Amino acid sequence: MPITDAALSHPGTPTTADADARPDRDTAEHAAGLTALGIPDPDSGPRGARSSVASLRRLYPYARPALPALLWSTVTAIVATVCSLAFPLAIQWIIDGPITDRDLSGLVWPAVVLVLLGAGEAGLFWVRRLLAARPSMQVEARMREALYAHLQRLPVAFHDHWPAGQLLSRAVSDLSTIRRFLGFALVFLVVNVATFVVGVIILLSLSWRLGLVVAALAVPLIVLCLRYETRYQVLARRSQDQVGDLATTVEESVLGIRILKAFGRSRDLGRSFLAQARGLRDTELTKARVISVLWATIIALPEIALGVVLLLGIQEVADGTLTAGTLVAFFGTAMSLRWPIDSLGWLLAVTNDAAAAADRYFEVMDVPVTVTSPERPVRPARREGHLEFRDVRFGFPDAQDRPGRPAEVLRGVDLELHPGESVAVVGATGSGKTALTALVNRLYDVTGGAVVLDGVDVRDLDLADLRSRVAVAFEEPTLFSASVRENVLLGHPDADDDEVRRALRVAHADFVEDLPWGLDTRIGEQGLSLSGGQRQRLALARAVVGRPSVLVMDDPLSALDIHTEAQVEKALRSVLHGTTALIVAHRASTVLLADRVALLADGRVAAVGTHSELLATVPGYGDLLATDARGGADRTDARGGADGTDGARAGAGAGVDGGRA
Ligand SMILES: Nc1ncnc2c1ncn2[C@@H]1O[C@H](COP(=O)(O)OP(=O)(O)OP(=O)(O)O)[C@@H](O)[C@H]1O
Repeated sequence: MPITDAALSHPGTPTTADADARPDRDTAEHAAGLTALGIPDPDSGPRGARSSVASLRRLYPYARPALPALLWSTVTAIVATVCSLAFPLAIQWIIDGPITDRDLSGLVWPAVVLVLLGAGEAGLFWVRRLLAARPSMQVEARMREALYAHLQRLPVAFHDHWPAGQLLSRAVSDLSTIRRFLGFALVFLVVNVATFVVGVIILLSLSWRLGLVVAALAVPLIVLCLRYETRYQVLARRSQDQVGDLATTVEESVLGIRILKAFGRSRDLGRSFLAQARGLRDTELTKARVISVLWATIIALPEIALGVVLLLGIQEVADGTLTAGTLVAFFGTAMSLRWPIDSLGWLLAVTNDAAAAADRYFEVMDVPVTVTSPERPVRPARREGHLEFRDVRFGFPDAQDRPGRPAEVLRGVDLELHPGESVAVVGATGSGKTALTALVNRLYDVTGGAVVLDGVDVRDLDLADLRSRVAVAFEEPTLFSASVRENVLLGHPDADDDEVRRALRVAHADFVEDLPWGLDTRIGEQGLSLSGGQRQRLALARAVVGRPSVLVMDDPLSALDIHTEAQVEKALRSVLHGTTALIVAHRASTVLLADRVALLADGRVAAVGTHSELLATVPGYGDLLATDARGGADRTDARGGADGTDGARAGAGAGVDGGRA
């Protein structure tokens, strides 16, 4: 069925209603860059209309191992239902036999049969649940694992555009919906249709004329269900997207709780949360209204049919063309068909919910993993950390063709880092320094030119090998809610405690010794139980623990106080000796860690040289650097030489500028 509301599948819209107001032109331009990478544009709505059956068919590869158990579960449920359908026939046997003949001894066998049928039905339902529960849970777990693994492999560009809440709701609530469908709705859809068919055959055999009245019910039921599916599927999709939006808001407000409190904005966010929650409630209420109309009609139809059958049946008994026992059996059987028919509305709702959930799941799973290892990775002849940027061009996927924004952040960067050399990258805010660092270990791939490590294009290297050789420390240190040791070991899982301690020493993270359980101390989510400087130092330890041949640091010391920064720098110098390092720097003190400086401007390397050379030859270079009260002089001394005047100039530059440009 076509999904008509284009905004419904938008995973990133704050509210579904907002999506409707989005200008088309902007949406199309935004989509262009993303689709180039195969990333579905979060603003573009569903990709092609799909019927529920087509959506659910895509679950087959995951559900296949569970199908035998689900099939047995269905067979068990059908046998249980046949037991229940046999009840009225046993009663017919009693009425038309022992009761009509006034033969009480003849009641024994029918009574035994009735007890056996009841016990059999109950036992079989128990077996059915056992058979269905485990495999459907396994399907859910398998799909969740696949989603998680896929999310890990997807390029960073994908994560730039998909809000965490949308991914969370897919991984949790959508997969539970699919499990409920497989373990219950699917089984009962089959069982109920089978029950209806078997029941109608029994009814026709009891009285073909009365049976036809009940069989005719199928026509309005099918028409009703088809009409209802179209509307309900749109609502199901909208509600699931709204759950995702809501999860995003909760996630952001929890992570940003300090900012919200500090600016007194909790109430504002609370209001927007309430608006989203109301939107979800309204959708759920509309869903409930649609279901209630369907359900009421579905319940009314059999009642009307039973009324007609009763009138005709009494007439036939009066005429002597039907026995009383047969009429009772007919009614008993027809009544047994009520639940299979009545439950149809609810089962269809679960089915449509599952179809929408499957669509949402595959929207993510269909995104191609564009940053991958080559089929035949090249093994570099030498592994010394010789890094080159050769005419490197790069544009963020969503920035392509956007009015007012250059498509490319980097427009032909040429830079060479000799083994063991450290180069600081300096440039104005937004000049692409972070983008440049992200290309080395392929967080993004270049859009032109090449990044070459030890003579091999990084795209031709084994990805895991590349990432084990290139370590990164970002300005924003992300730590996980795990122990200090586990956080540091992320940089090199095989490192032993001595190596972890060495890395902590280099990063001057000796505060770890004072934590209650040392290396085993668990740090809070995102390392929030630590200060900013402490988190940066742990992130730095994580970067240096594996003694990488290339170290990429994006302003990794920005949160440190002057004193600690000086100590970390001193320790870092010993690490940088022999390690190729690319260091994004905003401060003169960080620049002085490096052997050379590359000035990034207009998407290119505008100048390369020592700090002193650039200060002397490039106007405005000093203004790009902030410095501290010590000026650069102390550091230049530490580097032992010609930089003495440079530090003073860097300090002067910052003095004019008031800090970072
Ligand atoms: N994920 C992204 N998607 C689209 N555009 C981005 C993304 N990240 C950064 N940009 C844009 O790309 C440009 C370069 O960003 P980048 O972060 O590389 O600059 P930078 O030189 O490191 O800046 P700063 O010194 O402020 O850290 C900026 O205009 C920025 O707005």
